[in-house]
Amino acid sequence: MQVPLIQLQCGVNSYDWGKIGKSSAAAKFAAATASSDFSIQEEKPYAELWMGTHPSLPSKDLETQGTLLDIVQDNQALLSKDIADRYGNKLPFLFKVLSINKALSIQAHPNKKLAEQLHAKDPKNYPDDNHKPEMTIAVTPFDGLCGFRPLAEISHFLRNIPSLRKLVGGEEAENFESTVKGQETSDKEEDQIANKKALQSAFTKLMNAEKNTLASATEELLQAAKSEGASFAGSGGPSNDGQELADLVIRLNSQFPGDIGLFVQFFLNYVKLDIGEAMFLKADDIHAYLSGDIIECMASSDNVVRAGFTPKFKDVDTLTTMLTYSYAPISEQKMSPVDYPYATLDAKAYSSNSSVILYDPPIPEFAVVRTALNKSGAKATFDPIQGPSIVLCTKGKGTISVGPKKEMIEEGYVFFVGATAELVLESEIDGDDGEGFVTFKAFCEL
Ligand SMILES: NNC(=O)[C@@H](O)[C@H](O)[C@H](O)COP(=O)(O)O
Ligand SMILES: [Zn+2]
Repeated sequence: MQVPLIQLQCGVNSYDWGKIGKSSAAAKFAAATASSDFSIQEEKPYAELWMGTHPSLPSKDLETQGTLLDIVQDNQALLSKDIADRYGNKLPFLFKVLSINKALSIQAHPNKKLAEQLHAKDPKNYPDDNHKPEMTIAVTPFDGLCGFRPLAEISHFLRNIPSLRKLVGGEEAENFESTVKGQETSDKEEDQIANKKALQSAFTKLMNAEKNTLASATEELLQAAKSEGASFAGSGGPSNDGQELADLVIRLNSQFPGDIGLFVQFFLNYVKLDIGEAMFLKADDIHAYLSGDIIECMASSDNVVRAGFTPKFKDVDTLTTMLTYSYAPISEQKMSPVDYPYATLDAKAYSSNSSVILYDPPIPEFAVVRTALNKSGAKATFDPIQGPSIVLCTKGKGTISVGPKKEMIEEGYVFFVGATAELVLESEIDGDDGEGFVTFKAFCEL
């Protein structure tokens, strides 16, 4: 049987929001093993490197040019029987690198039930019948809008940003404020139901703002952002950094002039992730990523319901009705990675402060391990798992071995590792600025 270690050639797409030319990590990684007819065009945006079996951009065996999908369908043992039985003969996850130059759409991904309905009704815009919970790990500093803010923050902005209040409507804003007042953080079910109903009503009103009203409200908002600086949006407010919010309004307006998204940010948490920090988004959680290079892993689906910050198909009614309207502080969006207990570091790895970190979201389809080996010869040996993995190198170089097969791996290289393989990663370089040879491994095991 073939040694379950296959080097992949992965495709990159060019959504508008991608970083341009060689500044895109997704483009650079794709170019590392692309065929000769691919070259990075200086003026072109490159958004997402896809690694996996999803048919919209299938990864290939670099050597044979066969698709990974065909390979695992012909050899179920590479997935493990349990996983093939549960998810069909394909990878349960889709692994990506995103290089974000400007805002992604204001979006949410439908849960399984809604995904099946949308796919049946409109397969062109909803290509999958699967949910798409996703996790994001920052490779460079990242910022984004994720999940509804704590309700007191939304009330604060409705009181202190006249243009926002105008779009939501005085009566609607009144209803929201009076409903949530005093029970913003109540854990009583009836309070939370009332809060979510009021939030959905106010947010839906905002998302359906009339065109002319939006145009004049945008003028007023920009005026305030430019003139009020640090006291913008009501000083002493939740973000207590009016200047940061004002800058964000100006930045987003330069990308999507007059877009409703400019006002959505006062309903959503503004999240910043440092390198190595991560967050998890359940199905139906609203978000809009704004900038940075990230590793993204998700259940295998390409279903996106969009409502702003995009030239693509928007489906506002579906978005405003599908959301969970759960609200929480940013801290609850972030994940707390832990040391991965099923890998052994050798002495060189230990002495060079190497690490193997696990990002494990509360869903069965995937988890991701980040390995940093910071000295030449440092080694990490992974216990065999009953499931498939995809390994990407984002920095430096080393070797990747499964049993007798040993391959070179360097920045941009991607490998598929089959079930039950004993994987060994070894660095070929010292870590100059702290980290030497960095890889991310997405995997699924039941
Ligand atoms: N949050 N990130 C994602 O869901 C990515 O995996 C999606 O592929 C992008 O959101 C798609 O972006 P567009 O809305 O199509 O411009
Ligand atoms: Zn998303």
